[in-house]
Amino acid sequence: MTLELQSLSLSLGGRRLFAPLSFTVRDGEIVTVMGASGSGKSSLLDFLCGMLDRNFTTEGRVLLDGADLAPLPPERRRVGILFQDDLLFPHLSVGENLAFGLPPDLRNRSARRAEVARALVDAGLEGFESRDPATLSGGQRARVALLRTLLAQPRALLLDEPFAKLDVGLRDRIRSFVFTHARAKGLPTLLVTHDPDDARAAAGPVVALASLSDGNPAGSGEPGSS
Ligand SMILES: Nc1ncnc2c1ncn2[C@@H]1O[C@H](COP(=O)(O)OP(=O)(O)OP(=O)(O)O)[C@@H](O)[C@H]1O
Repeated sequence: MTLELQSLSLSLGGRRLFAPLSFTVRDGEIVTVMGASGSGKSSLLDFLCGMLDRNFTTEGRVLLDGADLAPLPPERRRVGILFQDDLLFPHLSVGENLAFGLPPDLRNRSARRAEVARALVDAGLEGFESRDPATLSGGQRARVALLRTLLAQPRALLLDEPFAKLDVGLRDRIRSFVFTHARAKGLPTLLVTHDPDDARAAAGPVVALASLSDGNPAGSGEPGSS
């Protein structure tokens, strides 16, 4: 799977956020997107997964595995996203939260249970099915949130500062957990972060978004080296 941005620009309310972006994210590759606050990083990810809810227009194209993404409704894009405040449903158990991520075509109950159990073992959370999310640590919650995203079998992964609120020690562990899974599944991954350590760990190209609203039109839109 590859994610390809071709001269993509995004305007909100008629105002263009950043200079046109052209780059390709290959399977298992993590491209880091950095830029000033307000330069449009989150809006870019929201657009890619079909969740941008503001009045926007775009130019250029986004191809996922060679096919134009724009005409697809969010549920058919199969682009997974993970946020800084990834909330688990508080009224559901950990297992039910994870089952929520499973593709609807996996109807068989025991197959669903087995998938959830396998994912939990994989994350070092064996037997956590019936736990209340409120009883989990921040790191455990972060892992469950990633598992839920991955169980939906995304074709690409978008990470919107998912480590920003974690304590430093935990951040390294969760980051490596997320990156290892993204690479193992061969997902093209876009990481939005302000943290240079994240970019270093991603070990891929870095794209700098320059905010046009700051009167700085110099966004290269091309990946540089990390
Ligand atoms: N809810 C909103 N309604 C209208 N405009 C918004 C809204 N949220 C953001 N914007 C506008 O969209 C622009 C891009 O915001 P976005 O959140 O994508 O930037 P960002 O680069 O992710 O910023 P940050 O690093 O602070 O998270 C902002 O400059 C702001 O003007």
